Amino acid sequence: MPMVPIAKKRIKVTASVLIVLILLLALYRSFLKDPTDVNRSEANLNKDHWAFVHPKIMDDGEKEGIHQKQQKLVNQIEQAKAQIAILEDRVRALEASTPRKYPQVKYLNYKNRKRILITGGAGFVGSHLVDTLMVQGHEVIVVDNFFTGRKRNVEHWLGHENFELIHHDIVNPLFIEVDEIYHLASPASPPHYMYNPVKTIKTNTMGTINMLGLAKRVMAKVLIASTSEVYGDPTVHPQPETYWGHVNPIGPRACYDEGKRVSETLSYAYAKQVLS
Ligand SMILES: O=C(O)[C@H]1O[C@H](OP(=O)(O)OP(=O)(O)OC[C@H]2O[C@@H](n3ccc(=O)[nH]c3=O)[C@H](O)[C@@H]2O)[C@H](O)[C@@H](O)[C@@H]1O
Repeated sequence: MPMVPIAKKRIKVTASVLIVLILLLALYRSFLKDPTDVNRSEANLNKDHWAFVHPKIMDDGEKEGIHQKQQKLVNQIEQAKAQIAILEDRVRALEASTPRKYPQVKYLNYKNRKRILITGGAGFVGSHLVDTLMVQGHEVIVVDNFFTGRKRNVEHWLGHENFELIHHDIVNPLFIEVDEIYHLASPASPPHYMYNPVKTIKTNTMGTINMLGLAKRVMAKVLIASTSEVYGDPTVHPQPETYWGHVNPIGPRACYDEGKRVSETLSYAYAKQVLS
């Protein structure tokens, strides 16, 4: 029967066309699907995140809930900050009460122990003098305006019963009781003393007068630090004490040179008047 294969063939073709049509229809429907369906299902998984990305869809209740959560977090942070501040205070108090390790100092009895003032004691020369006198067992008071000196130069003595650090500018008077004074406060290098020449002159004149006045009042021994720059541009090398120098009172370095010269002159004048 020749008709049978032809009918079978038609059925096969029709079935194939139908399958292709069904596939095409399925594909078409998947394209038409609402893309927010996916987001909605994600939103159900993580509602907060969804609300954050799409705030418009939040109702008032949800907004209120989020606001309350934020407020709670802010309160917790504030409480944590307050607790940290309390803990910091406790750490500071503990540090202050814990005995520190200091370099070994000699014990001096009342008769031999001196109260010594060092101006400029946070500087290079001054801080080494502080170490020497502390180790010898004296009471040391450092006065410094920290223009060039640094606290860290003497920090290893901070808190020691024989040591005191005073932030003070010696152009202003100072009233304390001491046995000896080492007056070193002065800018010492050209960029520092030329930075403010008038202040350099004040430190070496008014500052020295204040220290000599204090020494006179409490009958303290005093040492004044001078400099080889008092000889100016010397023509004699090395300079003996008898040499008077070759100086320029109006040159760029005069604020320091002349300041120190006045300092020396003042020392001699005080010594002559007070000790005679
Ligand atoms: O002969 C020198 O060359 C100098 O040696 C030292 O100076 P030095 O230790 O080398 O210099 P710094 O380390 O700068 O010390 C000077 C100290 O004086 C202090 N200072 C300076 C200026 C001032 O107005 N007040 C004051 O207390 C500074 O802060 C610093 O601690 C002496 O301290 C100076 O007086 C001296 O002129």
